Amino acid sequence: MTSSADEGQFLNMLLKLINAKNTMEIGVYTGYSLLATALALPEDGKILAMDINRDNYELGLPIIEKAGVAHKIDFKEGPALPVLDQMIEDAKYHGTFDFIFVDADKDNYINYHKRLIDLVKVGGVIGYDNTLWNGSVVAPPDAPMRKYVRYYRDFVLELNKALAADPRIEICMLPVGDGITLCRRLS
Ligand SMILES: C[S@@+](CC[C@H](N)C(=O)[O-])C[C@H]1O[C@@H](n2cnc3c(N)ncnc32)[C@H](O)[C@@H]1O
Repeated sequence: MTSSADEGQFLNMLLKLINAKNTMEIGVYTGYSLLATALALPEDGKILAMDINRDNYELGLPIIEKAGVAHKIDFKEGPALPVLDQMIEDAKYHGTFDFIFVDADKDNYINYHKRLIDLVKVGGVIGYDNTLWNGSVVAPPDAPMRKYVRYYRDFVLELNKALAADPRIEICMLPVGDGITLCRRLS
């Protein structure tokens, strides 16, 4: 479930290039992309990290601690959507995130986008992971696919179409890892 090494390296470089300081990650698992993010942020950088499973986060936590970057992480256990809903209700969070990485339940990406677009700052970036979804997004519908790939394929296709048509962002879809779509907020 972890992101690939090239994606970790890419995220790390991207965050440095955009001078990211205040970030969010939805979908932590054992913390590979979280570590890549934490290493890229300045000493006073912050990551709001959310996952429904704390055990997996704690499995990787000793490595994050060894790297000396655990103090940048605020981990919240539970589904991300209610947390986003709370933040949306409080204007102080609007337009405050430099970077948001989404790597969780694909069937909720559209719901995340509806909220994240207000939380990311103008000029900030949202990265949606797995937008190539094992290459299935360009495969004919009747091509053989694993069951879970077929199940989420329509959600990823719907997201890709919605992002391409969203006038509030400009996008760049990179074939890094399983595909990552970067969305830069325009207005
Ligand atoms: C692909 S893994 C994340 C991998 C991680 N970003 C990395 O690079 O190592 C997806 C994670 O999303 C989490 N997840 C699934 N549904 C979620 C939800 N509704 N809210 C928050 N996290 C969720 C899962 O528990 C799982 O750990």
